Amino acid sequence: MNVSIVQAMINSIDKPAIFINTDYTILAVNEAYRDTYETEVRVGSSRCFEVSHGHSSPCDKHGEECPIRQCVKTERASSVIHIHNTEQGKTYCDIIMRPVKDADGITTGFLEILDKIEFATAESHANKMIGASAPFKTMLTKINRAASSEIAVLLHGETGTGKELVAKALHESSRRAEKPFVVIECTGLNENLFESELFGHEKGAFTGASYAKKGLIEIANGGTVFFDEIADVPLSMQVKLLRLLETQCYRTVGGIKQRKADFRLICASHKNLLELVEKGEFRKDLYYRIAGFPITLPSLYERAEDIPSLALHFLSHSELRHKRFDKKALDRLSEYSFPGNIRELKSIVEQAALLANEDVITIDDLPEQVHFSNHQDSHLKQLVSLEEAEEVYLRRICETEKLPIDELAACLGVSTRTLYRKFQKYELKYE
Ligand SMILES: Nc1ncnc2c1ncn2[C@@H]1O[C@H](COP(=O)(O)OP(=O)(O)OP(=O)(O)O)[C@@H](O)[C@H]1O
Repeated sequence: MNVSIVQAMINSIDKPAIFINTDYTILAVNEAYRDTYETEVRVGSSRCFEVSHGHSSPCDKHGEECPIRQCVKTERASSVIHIHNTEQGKTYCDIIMRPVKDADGITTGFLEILDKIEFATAESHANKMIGASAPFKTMLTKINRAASSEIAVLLHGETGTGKELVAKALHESSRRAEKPFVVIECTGLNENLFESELFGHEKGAFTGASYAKKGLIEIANGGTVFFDEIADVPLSMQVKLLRLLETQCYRTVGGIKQRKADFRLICASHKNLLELVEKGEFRKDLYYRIAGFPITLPSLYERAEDIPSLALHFLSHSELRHKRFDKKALDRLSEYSFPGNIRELKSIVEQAALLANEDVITIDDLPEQVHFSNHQDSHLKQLVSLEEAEEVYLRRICETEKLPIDELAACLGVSTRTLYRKFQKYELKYE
């Protein structure tokens, strides 16, 4: 193998890159790679895991997946998310590893290219996404790949899972980062308001339009538009939105001139849009236009392993950052199901820190819902009267459900009046 040609190839890659032989030894390295790590790279003797992790043996001996092993197994390129020791501390890296073969088809080495992920971290850091669990890493890979493209991204996840944070991360890692990031909250916008908010209006366009107003699409020019709760866009407006997305053109309310729109589209929904399409409540054509690259955000329950680090992160960024959790309190938090996801965890941490009389936050300082949830689960594991079970069930509904009361009553198979009576009986409040 001609090493100087390999080195020239590596130099031409604009991301950190190395060429390694089958024994993990680095045979060629570019400047971007050298600049990434504190550890000096000695061509011909440094091994990749020594530089990136400070390990003395391959990553799979330390509980991480080794992309080289995967390449050898499949004879194809592989990718993995690793945490590397870089100049900026522990940093997430999206690694692509490609086997390089000689004329006889024998693998002689591997090309490794990395992408540093600036918007996430496994350690506490303001304004970054925190996590280290497998579902979190899977989501990171998708966000990182989508960020470098112009594809329309659809974020799906329960309330409080971080959809807006992910949308911002996508924008800030894209080529549009220097331009505006505009959020359009679709819930509660009626048809007229939606159109004038989105497209702007001319002076005198309707009663009360005493001055011309720029629309959000114009304000976002060159940047990203984030449609939050896209499922709530009225059906009649969906067709106008589709036209805007297809033609990239629009008119202000009361205006005649066609205007050109230039924005990257990100949408989010906690509802399952495909189900709404089935029911005829969301246009199929609009769905396929906005769901170019769907990303599902895991609930906190699915990534319970991240609860302690998130709790410590929120505590260290709160007013009471000098306080600390005792182990039992952290364990109890990890057992709780968090229907409100990360937003609920943040609020629970802040409440517990305030409630703690001492500098150590104990189990007794955790708010009621955390105790109740555990008590409730153990309660239902024993034999209890149907009346008691009903009370426990209705209490949980009051904490987690958001359906209008008549829809809820229909789901439970009782009349709205009966449901009200039951809430009264158990002194429950449904809001
Ligand atoms: N991975 C994370 N690391 C740290 N903080 C996070 C993470 N994900 C979300 N948060 C925080 O959790 C809170 C809720 O996040 P966000 O508002 O983005 O959720 P959402 O899914 O958009 O909620 P909703 O559907 O109710 O609008 C915010 O304070 C956000 O900063």
